[in-house]
Amino acid sequence: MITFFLIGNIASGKSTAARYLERRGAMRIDLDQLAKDLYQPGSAVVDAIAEEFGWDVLDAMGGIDRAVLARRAFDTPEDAARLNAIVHPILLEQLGLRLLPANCCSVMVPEHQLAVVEISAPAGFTDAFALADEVIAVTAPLETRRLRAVERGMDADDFDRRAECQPSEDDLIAMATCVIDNALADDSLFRELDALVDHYNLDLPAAEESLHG
Ligand SMILES: CC(C)(COP(=O)(O)OP(=O)(O)OC[C@H]1O[C@@H](n2cnc3c(N)ncnc32)[C@H](O)[C@@H]1O)[C@@H](O)C(=O)NCCC(=O)NCCS
Ligand SMILES: Nc1ncnc2c1ncn2[C@@H]1O[C@H](COP(=O)(O)OP(=O)(O)OP(=O)(O)O)[C@@H](O)[C@H]1O
Repeated sequence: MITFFLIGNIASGKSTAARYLERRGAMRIDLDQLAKDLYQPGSAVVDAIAEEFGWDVLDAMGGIDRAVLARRAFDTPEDAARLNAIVHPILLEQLGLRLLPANCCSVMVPEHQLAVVEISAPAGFTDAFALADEVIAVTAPLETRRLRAVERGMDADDFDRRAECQPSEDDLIAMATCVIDNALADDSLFRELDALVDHYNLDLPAAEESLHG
């Protein structure tokens, strides 16, 4: 199985890229989603977050109120680092648990030829980069990303706070083995992904229509 990690700052197009490869048959892992799945009421991680950020980050059911936590955790990069220190070690372990069996146990008849992992806060996951055949940075200018985020309903201030907690585009590119420029509103993102699939001689079906949805 070939593994692509997709890294990129907020609204760069990671999910669009991952969904496209999923439509071509890839196994998709989204660390944003894995984090949400961790936030079960009464779990140790929820308790640790509440201890760190205040018990009012919990909702009525005892789970995480994501909007409240987002305001606290993306207030400054230092606050984001406090959340990352709690959540990232667990996510790193979960990522290994998902990727290693998929690699080791399906050598004879691989269920998936390709795995794609979306990583929106990559600095905490460099230890796992050895599991990837390619670390692909998806990039677009900050203004383009802000417009796209606002268009899909995100508050511009929320966007700016999160962007402040993320690496510079140069630092992101330095972590990657290849870069896809997703500035243009055309099909170039998908064509570059197709080229990578071809480079690894993966025999995947074509995707249905490639829409940025
Ligand atoms: C604070 C939380 C609850 C807010 O939830 P919300 O539904 O509003 O956002 P969601 O998780 O869907 O993330 C949306 C985007 O915010 C940005 N973002 C999320 N976490 C982080 C982070 N730790 N550092 C910087 N940016 C982040 C990313 O661009 C991400 O794609 C949530 O983001 C969270 O738990 N973050 C910590 C877990 C984490 O680091 N996830 C990313 C793993 S790579
Ligand atoms: N090339 C493109 N042209 C126009 N719109 C695009 C393009 N690529 C992505 N988008 C749109 O931009 C928005 C952000 O894209 P996407 O959700 O894929 O980014 P992301 O990196 O996964 O974001 P996040 O960091 O929030 O997880 C989406 O609404 C998506 O449809």
